[in-house]
Amino acid sequence: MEVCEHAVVHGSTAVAAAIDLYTRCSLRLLPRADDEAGAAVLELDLRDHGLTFSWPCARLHEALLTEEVAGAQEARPCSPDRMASIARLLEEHEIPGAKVWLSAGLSAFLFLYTSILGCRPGKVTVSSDLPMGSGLGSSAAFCVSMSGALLTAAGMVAAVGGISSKGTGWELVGKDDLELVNQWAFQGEKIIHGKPSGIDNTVSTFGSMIKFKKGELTNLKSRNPIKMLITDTRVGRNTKALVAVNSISEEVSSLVELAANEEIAITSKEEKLAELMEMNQGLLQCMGVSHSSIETVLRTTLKFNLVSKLTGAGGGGCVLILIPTRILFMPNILQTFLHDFFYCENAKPPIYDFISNNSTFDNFYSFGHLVVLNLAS
Ligand SMILES: Nc1ncnc2c1ncn2[C@@H]1O[C@H](COP(=O)(O)OP(=O)(O)OP(=O)(O)O)[C@@H](O)[C@H]1O
Ligand SMILES: C[C@@](O)(CCO)CC(=O)[O-]
Ligand SMILES: [Mg+2]
Repeated sequence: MEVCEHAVVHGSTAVAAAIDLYTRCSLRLLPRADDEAGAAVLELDLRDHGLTFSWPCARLHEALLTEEVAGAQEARPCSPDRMASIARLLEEHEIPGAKVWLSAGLSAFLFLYTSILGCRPGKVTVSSDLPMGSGLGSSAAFCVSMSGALLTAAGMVAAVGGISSKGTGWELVGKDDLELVNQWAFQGEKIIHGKPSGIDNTVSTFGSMIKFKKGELTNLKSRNPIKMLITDTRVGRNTKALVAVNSISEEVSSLVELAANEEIAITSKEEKLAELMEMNQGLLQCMGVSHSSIETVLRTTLKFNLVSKLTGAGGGGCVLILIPTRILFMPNILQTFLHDFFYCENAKPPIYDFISNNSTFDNFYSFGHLVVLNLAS
C-alpha cells in the first residue's frame, strides 16, 4: 500500500511510502482435463466481499482469445477491443448494485489472468487489509498481488523461498522478476485508473519510500522515522474522476534525504514537513478535491496543533496526520488527542481498530511508527 499525490499523474514529482497492510492473492490451477468436458471454470473469490464470480473457460475463450496469448514475458496493454469484450463478459454477471465499483477490479482481473495464463481453469482468492477507494492504493496492491501470483504460476517469476503470508517472501524475488510484476500491475492499474503514473504499483511492488517522477524512481532513506497517523473518513470516491495537479513533493523528498545524510534536528524536520503538508492540503482544497469529512478530521487535529492532509486522490478516503516527536513524549496529550479524535463528528460510534501499531513497520521501511484507525462502525 502507499500514500501518493495528485501531481504525479501530470509528470511532477511525488513521494510515496509503503506501509504494512497487505492484499493477498492465492491461485490454484485446476486440471485441464475438465476443459474437454466443457466444465472447466475460472473462479474469483473476493473474500472481503463474500462474492464469488465464475466464468466457463470455453466462454472466456470465445469472448477474449481471438488472438492467441502472446506470452507473459512482456507486459502488454489492454486493447480497446479486448476491453469491450471484457465489459461484455462482465455484463453477463450480476454485480450487486451497491458494489458496481468492483467492476473495475474485475476487469483488471480478467485482463491480467487471461493475458498471463490464457483461459486455463483456476481458482483465485483475494483478501485485503486495505480500505478500497480511500487513497491508500488498494487498486495497485490488488494488481501487484494478482500479477505476482499469475506470473509465478506461469513460471515467469521465481518465488525463491516462497511468498509468505506476511509478504516478506517478496524480498526474495529477484529485481528483474519484480520489475515484470510491476509492469503487468501497471497495465492492470491503467484499467482501473485510466491514466495512472505508476507510482502506486511501483511502491506496492518494491516497498520502502520512493520519490517518483515520470516512471523514474529513487529510493529515499531516512534515518529519523517520521510518525504518521492515517485515518479513514469512510467516504468513498472515484479516483478516475479526481486526478489533477500540484507539486510540493520535491521539497518533501529532499527533506527526508537531507535528514538521512546530515544531522538536522528531528523537530525542525518535522516542523518543515508540517508546513509542506499544510501547503499541500491548502492547494488540494483549492482544487476542490477535499471533502467535508476530511475538513472535520482537519479541525479536530488542528485543536492539538497537529497538521494533516488528504492522501491519494482525495474526495473522502484517508487522511494523513503527522505525529511529531514532541507529542510522543507527552503520553497524556497523545491520549487526550486520540480520545478527542475518536469522539469527533465522524467517529460515531467511536469504534476504532489499531490495524497497525508500531509493529514491524520500523524494521520494514524507514518511514516510522504508524497507526491506522477505522473510524466508522
Ligand atoms: N481487494 C480487492 N478486490 C477487488 N477489487 C479491488 C480490491 N482492491 C481494489 N480493488 C478495485 O480497485 C478499486 C479502487 O481503486 P481506486 O484507485 O479508486 O482506489 P485506491 O487505489 O484505494 O486509492 P488511490 O488510487 O487514490 O490511492 C475498487 O473499486 C475495485 O474495483
Ligand atoms: C492515479 C494515482 O495517482 C492515484 C493516487 O493513489 C496513482 C498513480 O498515479 O499511479
Ligand atoms: Mg488506486
